[in-house]
Amino acid sequence: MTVELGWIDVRPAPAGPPAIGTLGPEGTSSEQAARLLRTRLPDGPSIVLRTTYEQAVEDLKAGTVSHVVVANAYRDIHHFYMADDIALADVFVMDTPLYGIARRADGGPLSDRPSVVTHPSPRPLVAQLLPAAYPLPEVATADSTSQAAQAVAERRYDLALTTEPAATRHGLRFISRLRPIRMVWSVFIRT
Ligand SMILES: O=C(O)C(=O)Cc1ccccc1
Repeated sequence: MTVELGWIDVRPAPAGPPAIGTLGPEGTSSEQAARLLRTRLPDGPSIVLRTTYEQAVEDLKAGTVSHVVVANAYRDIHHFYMADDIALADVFVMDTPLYGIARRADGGPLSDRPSVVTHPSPRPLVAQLLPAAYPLPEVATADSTSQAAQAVAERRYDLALTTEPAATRHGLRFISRLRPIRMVWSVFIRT
């Protein structure tokens, strides 16, 4: 369930048909944020899911999307705030889908020292959510929470920190408790 907690418009939407870019593939928190932004824009804009936020911002600069949604917990968001050819248009607060640590539903017994993969931003949740029975692992990184789920489905890692939609999509089962991340989301437009 998407929980929308507040919205600040700091710039009017640009003229022309809107399209929203963000981090994909399907199942990311960013996709849910883009879906929420879509409800605020006219004409039922399309959502373009890219491998990185940087690629989505390149699309914005090239004019193939009109808006890009970025999680404020993204470490490299400062580049987008500092760029002089794009600008902040809106800020909203939305809880992400539920996050947890998931394994392949059809896998055999889990190793005593399972490998874990995550997007870098929610990485602190690995130590918070990993059941105490497992030692703190070395953590590999993926381009998104959905990519992390896919990497586990493809047997490249044992466990993914991922969202409920991504786990469902990739046939994973949670072994931890689940929690949302209360997040500020930034919406950028071209200037
Ligand atoms: O949108 C996602 O699902 C991501 O992988 C990026 C992310 C996740 C959690 C916090 C910040 C960014």
